[in-house]
Amino acid sequence: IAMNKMKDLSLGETMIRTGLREVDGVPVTEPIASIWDQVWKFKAKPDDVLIATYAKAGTTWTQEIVDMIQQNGDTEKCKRETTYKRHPFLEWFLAEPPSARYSGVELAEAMPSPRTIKTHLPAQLLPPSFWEQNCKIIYVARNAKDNLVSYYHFHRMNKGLPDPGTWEEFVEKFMTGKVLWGSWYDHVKGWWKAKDKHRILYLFYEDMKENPKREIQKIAKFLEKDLSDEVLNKIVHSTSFEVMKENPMANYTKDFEGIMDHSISPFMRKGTVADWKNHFTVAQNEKFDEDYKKKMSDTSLVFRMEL
Ligand SMILES: Nc1ncnc2c1ncn2[C@@H]1O[C@H](COP(=O)(O)O)[C@@H](OP(=O)(O)O)[C@H]1O
Ligand SMILES: O=[N+]([O-])c1ccc(OS(=O)(=O)O)cc1
Repeated sequence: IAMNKMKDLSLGETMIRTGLREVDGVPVTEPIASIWDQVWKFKAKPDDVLIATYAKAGTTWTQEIVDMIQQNGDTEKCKRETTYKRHPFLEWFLAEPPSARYSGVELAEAMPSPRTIKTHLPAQLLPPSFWEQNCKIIYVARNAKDNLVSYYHFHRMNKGLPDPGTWEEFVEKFMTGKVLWGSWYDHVKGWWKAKDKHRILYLFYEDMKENPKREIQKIAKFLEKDLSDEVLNKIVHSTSFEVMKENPMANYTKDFEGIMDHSISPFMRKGTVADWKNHFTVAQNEKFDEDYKKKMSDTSLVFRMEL
């Protein structure tokens, strides 16, 4: 596979970008496709908590909130490790470099319970053991346009992902679902449906921005944690965009060195709602809206594109 052709581990520029391969019609990276059997057979435990999102919907933010709740607002405990190491990323696998050699499955298996696990898999590709064990699942969704903008910049700075091409090309790929983890539309709708049958707390990035305290309380209640107002306020503060951007244990500057280039676009980029207005042309926006209406006509899901 392409990733194995990387020559010099210290020089990011020499890293060859991965291509995509489909698993049951959903594009994933070549390394992920190569270990798919392992992912599918993953054995979840009843006390696992799963944070599921389409990539760039607010995963890292939610991970920090969940960890802060679990640690009763102890910021020092939350700095015990980076986001990536605190919460195994279920399906993730990079064949190289050695710093990221372990697959998410291996990291999860090595971790003592209770575990909090992260995934970007669409509901139909979630390993069946999560449903069988009735694990608590927190799903976070973000409006399509902001999610797309964030994903585009993330592809530019992250050499572990395919080359995004131009902005125009990436918009087209996003609309047709020809991107890593597949169609955003199918992802948010699939998890929305799954919520009727399973223990899923379905949240929205826009609600979290509008009133973080309210949404953090929802998560705490779902996790059956009673928090004092003082602890809650502390969590609101330490999980704000401004504080997380400066937190090396939460801003991805300590992992994926040589893979992520924050000088191209920082992981903690803007953290706002409606940045899409700075990216879409009027024509692009019209085309996107028309297509969006069709793709979202068969769901009761409603997103806010601005606050
Ligand atoms: N505490 C926080 N508050 C608001 N947005 C946050 C945040 N932490 C991260 N983000 C934003 O969430 C997106 C990353 O999502 P993920 O963690 O799923 O990869 C980025 O969006 P932008 O690129 O729009 O800035 C990032 O800036
Ligand atoms: O390629 N990575 O290193 C990588 C990919 C996705 C990712 O998850 S996300 O939530 O930031 O999209 C984190 C790291």
